[in-house]
Amino acid sequence: MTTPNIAFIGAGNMAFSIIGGLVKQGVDPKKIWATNIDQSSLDKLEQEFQVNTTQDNHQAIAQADVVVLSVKPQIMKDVITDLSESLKAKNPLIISIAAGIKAETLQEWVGQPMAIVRCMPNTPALLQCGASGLYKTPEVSDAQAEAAEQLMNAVGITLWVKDEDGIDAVTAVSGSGPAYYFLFMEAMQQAGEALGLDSQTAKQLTLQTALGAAKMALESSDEPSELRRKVTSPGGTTEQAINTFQQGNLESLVKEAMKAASDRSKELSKILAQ
Ligand SMILES: NC(=O)C1=CN([C@@H]2O[C@H](COP(=O)(O)OP(=O)(O)OC[C@H]3O[C@@H](n4cnc5c(N)ncnc54)[C@H](OP(=O)(O)O)[C@@H]3O)[C@@H](O)[C@H]2O)C=CC1
Ligand SMILES: O=C(O)[C@@H]1CCC=N1
Repeated sequence: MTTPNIAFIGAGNMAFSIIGGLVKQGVDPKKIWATNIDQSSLDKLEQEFQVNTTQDNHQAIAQADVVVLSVKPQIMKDVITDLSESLKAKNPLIISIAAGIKAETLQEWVGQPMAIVRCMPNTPALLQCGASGLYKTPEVSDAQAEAAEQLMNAVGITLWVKDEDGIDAVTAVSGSGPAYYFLFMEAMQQAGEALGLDSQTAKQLTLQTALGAAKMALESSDEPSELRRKVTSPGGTTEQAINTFQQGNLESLVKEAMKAASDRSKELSKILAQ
């Protein structure tokens, strides 16, 4: 792809994953600027990925065609208010990866309508295995939308949502999703140990099983429910485990958990808009 100059404002965990994914994908690191208030985070980024770094957000924006806002939602207002003049002067495409901040709110903080793409990525972007949901404001041109899509496609799959509310759902599914699978892996490893396996054996078997199951679900023409059926011999061992999960209402617990994530995204939108 023709890479625009990209500035990541607040290069922490998520930006690190996207930057790492982009560089591993062959994007010229000199096209990337990363900022942070913490110099040691910037040193790490520079060492690992040879990107440009600065503690000065204004300096990074002055170079940028695309500005990725990647600070925590709770400090976004202060950061944008401080950057308002630089953003208006440069008028870049803004990609906000913050959970729960509406595009309209971001525009209010900048002080004028801007081309904004809201993106909800996830940390597997580091391995080019990310999954991102995108939403664009009417100010975003076709070329800018394509640039945002290409950028995130370099680190995984991207899907557009038509309504901004869709981003709350994406946050609950794929933004927060890696943590659900990690929790399940932790639980399986602990259960394997409780059944007598040593820690390393329980871990390796758990992780390889997660990888194998994900690859099968992605590559097979069968639905996950059918793949599950094929593992579950009538009267066998899997059936006992699945029955136990269902008696514990796993499905409704998952629904409840993901609704809580989506509700929190909506709640943040209201709290942070003030
Ligand atoms: N982590 C994830 O899996 C995902 C996160 N997101 C979103 O990504 C955003 C970032 O999350 P995450 O990476 O986890 O958070 P982090 O706290 O790891 O990253 C934010 C970074 O910004 C730095 N920072 C704080 N103030 C400023 C400032 N004024 N200028 C420049 N940098 C600053 C922070 O430094 P310090 O720590 O010293 O304050 C921190 O290193 C959030 O809005 C979140 O909603 C979206 C999808 C997934
Ligand atoms: O937990 C959070 O708020 C962020 C957004 C999605 C993943 N991490």
